[in-house]
Amino acid sequence: MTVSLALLAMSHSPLLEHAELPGDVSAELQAAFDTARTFVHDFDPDIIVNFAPDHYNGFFYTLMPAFCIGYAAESIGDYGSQAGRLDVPEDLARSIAEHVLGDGIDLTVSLDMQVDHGAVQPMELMYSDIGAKPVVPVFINSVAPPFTPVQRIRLLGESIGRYLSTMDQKVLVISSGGLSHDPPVPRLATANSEQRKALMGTGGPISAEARAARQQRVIDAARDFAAGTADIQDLAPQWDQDLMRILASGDLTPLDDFSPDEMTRIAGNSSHEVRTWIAGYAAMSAAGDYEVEYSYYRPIRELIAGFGMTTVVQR
Ligand SMILES: O=C(O)CCC(=O)/C=C/C=C(\O)C(=O)O
Ligand SMILES: [Fe+2]
Repeated sequence: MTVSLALLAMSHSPLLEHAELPGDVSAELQAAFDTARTFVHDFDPDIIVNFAPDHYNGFFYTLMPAFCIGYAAESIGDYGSQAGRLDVPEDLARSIAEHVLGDGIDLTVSLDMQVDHGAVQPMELMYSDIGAKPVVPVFINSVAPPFTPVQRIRLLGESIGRYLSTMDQKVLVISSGGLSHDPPVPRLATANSEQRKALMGTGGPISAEARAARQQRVIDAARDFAAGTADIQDLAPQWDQDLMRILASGDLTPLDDFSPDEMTRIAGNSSHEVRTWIAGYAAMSAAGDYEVEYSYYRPIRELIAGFGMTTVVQR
């Protein structure tokens, strides 16, 4: 059987539609999106497997799994992202879950996963519609410590990749997140009592006003970060590019030594979103040799992001 797997790994940013980028940077970024779009449409997948984090919109500290597969999912529509149900093939999601658990990886499942911009932004950029293709959503905790060791993410990705290799369909893996960045997402370690409730998901449904205020805080932080006055951690372009080199090398085992504390220290509290890239590349590695066909990187302060994008094919 011919394995037909491809990967699009890309940063996301809630600020894409809310920040003004210098003209040349904006043009370069749009060209990168165009390249990715051409790649995705030329590949024309039957199914998408989407590795993504969540930003306390679907997963909370009442019960925070390291990773979770959705048998059904709904986008909540934050930051102007498209709201609504994803077209999740339940039988396939269940079958992947059973395979991964059989491999000894303690994947959790959700029969009604709530996802945010972090999950749907690549789909929207590629297809202008989150329902355009059947998608199996895989949440990877990337903002809520404590984090499972990076090695577990590699093993999760490899297990899913082994399953996908047995399918007689074209599968596009999407990894959404990263790279170095430290946007103002509330943290348990520094939360006041109200924020603590929000992180636990016990504060009741969030009002439109509270949602707008929460988003405005991030938009203001990005403006200040670009102006050099924000009190958030700087981007780490060297770390980002070293990571992208390891991912492209085909040998992901050096990543097993990455410690979450070191990642936070060097690359910021949201740098753990690179777990989605690690899972995606690991899935590719399980299906055989791969090569990075296209690679883009630029630290973009207006987006509070070491912004990266790669397209990856089987060799
Ligand atoms: O204010 C909150 O609770 C959430 C803030 C938020 O959603 C920030 C998201 C940032 C990213 O997704 C990112 O830069 O990767
Ligand atoms: Fe994010």
